[in-house]
Amino acid sequence: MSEENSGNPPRPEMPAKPLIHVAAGMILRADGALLLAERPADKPWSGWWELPGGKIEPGETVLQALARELDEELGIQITQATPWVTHVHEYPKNIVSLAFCRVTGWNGTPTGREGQTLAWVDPHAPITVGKLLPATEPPLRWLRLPDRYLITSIGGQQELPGYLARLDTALQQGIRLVQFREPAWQQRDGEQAVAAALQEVLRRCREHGARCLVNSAHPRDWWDRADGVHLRAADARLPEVAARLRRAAEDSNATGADAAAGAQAAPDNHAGANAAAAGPNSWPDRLLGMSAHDAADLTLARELGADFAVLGHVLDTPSHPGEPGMGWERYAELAGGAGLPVLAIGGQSEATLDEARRHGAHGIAGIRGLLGY
Ligand SMILES: Nc1nc2c([nH]c(=O)n2[C@H]2C[C@H](O)[C@@H](COP(=O)(O)OP(=O)(O)OP(=O)(O)O)O2)c(=O)[nH]1
Repeated sequence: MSEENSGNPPRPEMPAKPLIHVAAGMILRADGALLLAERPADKPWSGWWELPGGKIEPGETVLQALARELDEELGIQITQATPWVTHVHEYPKNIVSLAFCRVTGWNGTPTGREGQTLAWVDPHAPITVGKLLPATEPPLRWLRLPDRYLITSIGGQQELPGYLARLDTALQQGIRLVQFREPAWQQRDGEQAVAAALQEVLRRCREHGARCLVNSAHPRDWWDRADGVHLRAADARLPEVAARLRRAAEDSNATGADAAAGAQAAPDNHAGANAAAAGPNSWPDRLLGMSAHDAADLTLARELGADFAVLGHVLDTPSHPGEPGMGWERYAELAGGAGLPVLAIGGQSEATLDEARRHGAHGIAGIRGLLGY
């Protein structure tokens, strides 16, 4: 129906909101502390806390802009920084595209050169220094996501004891995110046999404070037994999956799980105008991961409110014989536009983690490489 005959008065033309490109630093000390800054009195949003950074000038790359801003604002010179997630947030008066970068090396001691107060905080604990800018909340949530994601490939009952021993070692060595994925075993021996293995894996993960997602190849009622679900790209397109996630979001809103997850309300006049662009956590008490192979998959992951995507395969891998990997350049291009944390998969191991980060990855995922063989 056109506006003319809809009975509604014609809407005045809304001027397009300006789009601002910003580079901001996740400045991380060796002990894991993160640097936050309070916006000074002479700037818009004064008194709100943010990640140090500022507008990208014409002709600058993100890392060049970040280096200039951190020198101007904090008096430090970056020696090590990698791109991370670019997040778009719509405010009432403008849209900001924030290119967040991990900064892990610098010369000098950060000082508030523009009169701003600085604070080193524990990013894994609730932020108590003050209210965060709305667009700064999603990256803080993402930062808590482990950077190594182990995917199981046990294969059968006979292999289970040996696998569990290797899993114990991996957990002792710091793996904090696991995906239970056994489609071939389930097809061969049935759900019952595999369900017992899931219990064993879950028990070990819980002992070590690690979270375990279940792959969507497994029955839907397992999602709640585990710490969330990892969607295969095809499953992510099923209407019943979207409906299930919607229900989970409604349930957890009803029980106030949003507040428990640390969501911080902005005053009415500053509320994020576009919930989708604010990176909704559609399943706040559980994690939602998704496998992605191209830009369309990544867009879907963002629309579903996934906490992260796994993109690949990047390098050649025995899991995909005869199928060459997409390579780091293509990976960086796709991950750079994803708008959520992306883990690299395919030929990944501790030895490729730095390379993955240089190409915008949040971290790495793998079957063999993360089990140490
Ligand atoms: N640096 C930074 N900016 C953020 C964050 N979150 C967020 O919404 N923003 C918004 C606030 C501003 O609208 C914009 C950054 O612009 P700014 O005014 O700080 O940029 P600038 O330092 O170049 O300032 P100026 O010289 O133009 O005054 O991005 C964040 O975590 N860090």
